[in-house]
Amino acid sequence: MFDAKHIAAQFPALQQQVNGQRLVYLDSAATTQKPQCVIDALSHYYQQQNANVHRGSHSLTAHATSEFERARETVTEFIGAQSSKEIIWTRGATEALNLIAQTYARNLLRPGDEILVGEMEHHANVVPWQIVAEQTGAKVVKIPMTQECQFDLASFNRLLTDKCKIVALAHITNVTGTRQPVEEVIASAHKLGAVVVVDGAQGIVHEPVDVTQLNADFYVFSGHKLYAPAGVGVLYGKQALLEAMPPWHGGGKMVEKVSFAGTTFGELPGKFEAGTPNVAGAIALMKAIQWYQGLDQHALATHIHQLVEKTKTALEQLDDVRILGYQPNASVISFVIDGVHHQDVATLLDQQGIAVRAGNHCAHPLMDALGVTGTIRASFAAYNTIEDVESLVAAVEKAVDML
Ligand SMILES: Cc1ncc(COP(=O)(O)O)c(CN[C@@H](CS)C(=O)O)c1O
Repeated sequence: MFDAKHIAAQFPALQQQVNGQRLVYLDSAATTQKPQCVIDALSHYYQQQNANVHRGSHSLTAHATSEFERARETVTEFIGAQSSKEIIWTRGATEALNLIAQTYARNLLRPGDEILVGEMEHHANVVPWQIVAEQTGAKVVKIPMTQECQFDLASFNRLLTDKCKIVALAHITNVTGTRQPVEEVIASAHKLGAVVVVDGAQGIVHEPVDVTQLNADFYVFSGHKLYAPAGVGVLYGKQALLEAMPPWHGGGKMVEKVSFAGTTFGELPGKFEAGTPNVAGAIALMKAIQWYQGLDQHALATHIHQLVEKTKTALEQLDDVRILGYQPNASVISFVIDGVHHQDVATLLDQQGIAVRAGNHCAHPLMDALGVTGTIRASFAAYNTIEDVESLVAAVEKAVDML
């Protein structure tokens, strides 16, 4: 039995009222709330440890640098990377995906090459590939989804030819929570010499990740979806790929020697970390990972899946409510109320203290495929309870009656 109420009590943001009602936070796929221990790690850093890292010659900077690199080691172990050199700090998944597109892909792609991208992808895993395709004369090819909002593996294998150099897909998608077949995609792509970029923004927080076992070439995620602050994220890349890539941004730390006659670049991971990094964010992400690893992962997953299942069963009883792309064992559920704009529903829910997301969820192609302009999405995390489900369903029922 997963004690979500005990978990929720660790989250200061969840103790507040919104519009005079208990906050029911069901938007964790957008960003999770933060446990007190993570908040404390941030404030402790700025109260006691703050210094720039890898620069300077005093005790504070030495300590801050060792904590910063300990955070990198923590991420290395958390995702099963072979070396901490394969862990690049970014602002988040979006920046990591753009970094890969503008270094690995831009350096590799030639006219006529193809980048295969899933139809359900978040814009962060579509637009960077469109930009680099425009820059290089390559082509982005859509991998269609099935009617059941699953990754269409048969179509993928048909589209996969030796023209394909890169495949980009989410581990878990953000609108329907579809767990995509990354293992099969990686095996097929590698047979043709293509690399696979896995967008782990949702996956990292809903199942154990072992990038070595997965054999992913790149895996990206954001700290803020993993109970850590916004502004810190991770790009994992196989060391051989990262070594061969040109740098992303120029500046301090990423160089070996700068002269106007020419500049040589630093080693991994610094080559991709120009400028002063988000030291506090990295240290807080370390704390978030340590906190998260303290949870019973099986019990947590079972708990979240039960909450989503109960939500589905209850919403299905309501007139005009249509659930879209439901996936067993997902952490999110998306639905519409026929004849009512999704934003109006979210506003009514908000007036009852219930925080969900409405709109296209940065997934226009998926909305087009579903034939809607947007959905209402409820997304669940470790702190959500059955009472949250009951509050959501009662509020949706009220919205159906009112609108
Ligand atoms: C699958 C997937 N891929 C990339 C991103 C971007 O993450 P950033 O931390 O913003 O860089 C997200 C973020 N999805 C949020 C905000 S749009 C959502 O409400 O669904 C995502 O879900």
